[in-house]
Amino acid sequence: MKTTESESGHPGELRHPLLAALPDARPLAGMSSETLEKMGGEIRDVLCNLLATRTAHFASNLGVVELCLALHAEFDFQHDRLIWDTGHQIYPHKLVTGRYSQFESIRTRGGLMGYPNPAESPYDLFMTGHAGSSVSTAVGLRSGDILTGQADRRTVAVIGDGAFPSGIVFEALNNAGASKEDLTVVLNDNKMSICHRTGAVASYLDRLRNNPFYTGLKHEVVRLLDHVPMFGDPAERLLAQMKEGVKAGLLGGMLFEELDIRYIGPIDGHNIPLLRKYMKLCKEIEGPVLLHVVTEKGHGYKPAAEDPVFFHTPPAFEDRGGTPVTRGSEGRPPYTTHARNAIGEAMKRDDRVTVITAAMCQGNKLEPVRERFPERFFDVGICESHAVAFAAGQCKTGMRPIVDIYSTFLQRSFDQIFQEVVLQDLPVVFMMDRAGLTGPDGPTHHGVYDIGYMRVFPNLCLMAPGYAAEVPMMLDACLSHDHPTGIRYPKASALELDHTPAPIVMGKAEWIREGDDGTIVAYGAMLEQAIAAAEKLEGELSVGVVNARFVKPIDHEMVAKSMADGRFVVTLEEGTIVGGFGSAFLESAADQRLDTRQIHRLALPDEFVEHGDRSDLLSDSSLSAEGIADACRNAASNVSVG
Ligand SMILES: Cc1ncc(C[n+]2csc(CCOP(=O)(O)OP(=O)(O)O)c2C)c(N)n1
Ligand SMILES: CC(=O)[C@@H](O)[C@H](O)COP(=O)(O)O
Ligand SMILES: [Mg+2]
Repeated sequence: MKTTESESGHPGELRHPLLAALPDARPLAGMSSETLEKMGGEIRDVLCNLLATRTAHFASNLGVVELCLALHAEFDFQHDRLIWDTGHQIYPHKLVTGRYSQFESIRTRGGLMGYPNPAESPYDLFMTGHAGSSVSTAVGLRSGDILTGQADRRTVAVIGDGAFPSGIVFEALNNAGASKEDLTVVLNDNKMSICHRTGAVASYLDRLRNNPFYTGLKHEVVRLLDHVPMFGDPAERLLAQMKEGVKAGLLGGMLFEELDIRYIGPIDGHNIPLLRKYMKLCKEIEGPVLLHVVTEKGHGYKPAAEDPVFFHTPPAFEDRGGTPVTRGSEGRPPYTTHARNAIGEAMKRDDRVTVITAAMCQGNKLEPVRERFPERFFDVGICESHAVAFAAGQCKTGMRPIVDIYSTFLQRSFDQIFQEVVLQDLPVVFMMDRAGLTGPDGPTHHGVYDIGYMRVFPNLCLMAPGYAAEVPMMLDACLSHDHPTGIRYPKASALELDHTPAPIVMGKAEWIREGDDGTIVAYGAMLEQAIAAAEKLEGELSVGVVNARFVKPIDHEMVAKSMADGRFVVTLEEGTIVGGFGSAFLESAADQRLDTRQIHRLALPDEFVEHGDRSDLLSDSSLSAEGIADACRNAASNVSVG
């Protein structure tokens, strides 16, 4: 992608002169709408160029170009406070806040993050990637600014309609309305989450979009009502109430007005002068205000506007005369595909089985399941806590719900996993997709804590497939197990092992190969790297490989057997070293009074892993065949010395 150079090799300032000349966002305040609109065209050109080179968030960013320009024209966010909810739509913001020249590095290791990053710019206040928390942090910022004598700093949160139904948002609105402190919440309503939005809030927003205000009829209708003659009799009170009721209905936004949050809108989110006009109004209004803007996801690139689901994070594509042409995806299917197929087969065999996603139907690849079993497919929106408690309720009636939520997003449901599922010992199945390093999304999305945060719970049986064939076998075992269960798997293609799988027995590992000098015990998809490392060591060290399969309960016999005769053990997992599989292995060895000095844990470090290509990030932590082989060599030399 050539932001800093045009295709003909000219410097970026020829291709994007306005962006290239911006030191930061301050000059926008003095720009005319025409100039801002030209800058919007440059931003869209940069976005389209980016997508020729790599997967990135596309439609969401196209949809907020004008909104971003109007915000930075009306507020000085070097002084004022701005939080973009979720943060996947941050690219225009980054382009106008001094990062145009670095932009081609976005989502690559060592380059710009694809989400807000305070380390990059004072314009980015929080590193985010999980939806829904912007209004809360904005309310907190406002509160702190008042307490620290900085009340002149205005606070703005921009939140999408998909993020808006998250429970935490209503916790924040509850607080904001009561506090009566100044705050602007911009609701960016593009009718889309990643997939089409779901839920009653979505229907409410649809009604608001049809509000006369948006169609320009409101003033006339309200004016007419004000001319309705009033009489001095009891009927007057009724009529007055009716009149207010009708106005309130037309005014819309009663959900917010009743919380003492002024509602303005809906307005056209692609009309810069209109946006600036109403942002000025928001600045004048005392107390919290919600500005409802209507945008089009994918605006400005027709294929994306027509298919915002595909273009949410499309694969790299080349635009050939307005037609996007993607490079075919070849190779082994990912674990997610095997999981989706296993879910579909289970639902076909057993009417009790349901599947619940939290607005990630596309990411979980569940579209075929949604079409085939519409009555047993549930997309509850970005409401993970609700998803788990909802599953518990279903389970209580005898259904067998599968909660299909990314490892990192499932963190939001921790208390419901505890109280509504494991404490009740209900047989809910958690399928934790994206468990491990997710690559370009970075630390907000890496699913590296689920081994630790899940295995602390009693009753829960936790497992991870080491190769494709195990996925359906594990799901079937879970659905036959009358207690809570969890299966984790990464955003990676699944190993297709030429091997007859041992039957799944809860708590039992599977030996892949024996070794006289040591054993690599791999939990989950790291099995592939373990086998490659053992093969690499042939002729040098005789190393066995165990497919651990379970972290809870861990196979205590396997622990003892793998350490027998003083052999070294290297444990392997795609998760943090703190409290993970290696810790469970150590605990088992210690409980069996074995010599834990024989054990070497390979895992991700106790630090946040940045964004980048997954295989590069794994190698950085020695979670590659070469790194594992080196760990075995070191372990062997330690054991022989020991
Ligand atoms: C807690 C959480 N759950 C799920 C996601 C995955 N996710 C990222 S963006 C998105 C849709 C957001 O929709 P919206 O807020 O309307 O933004 P838009 O893409 O439409 O601009 C989802 C579900 C997430 N980032 N955080
Ligand atoms: C912003 C967000 O959270 C999602 O768009 C996420 O990036 C999707 O991840 P996958 O591409 O791995 O489904
Ligand atoms: Mg949306």
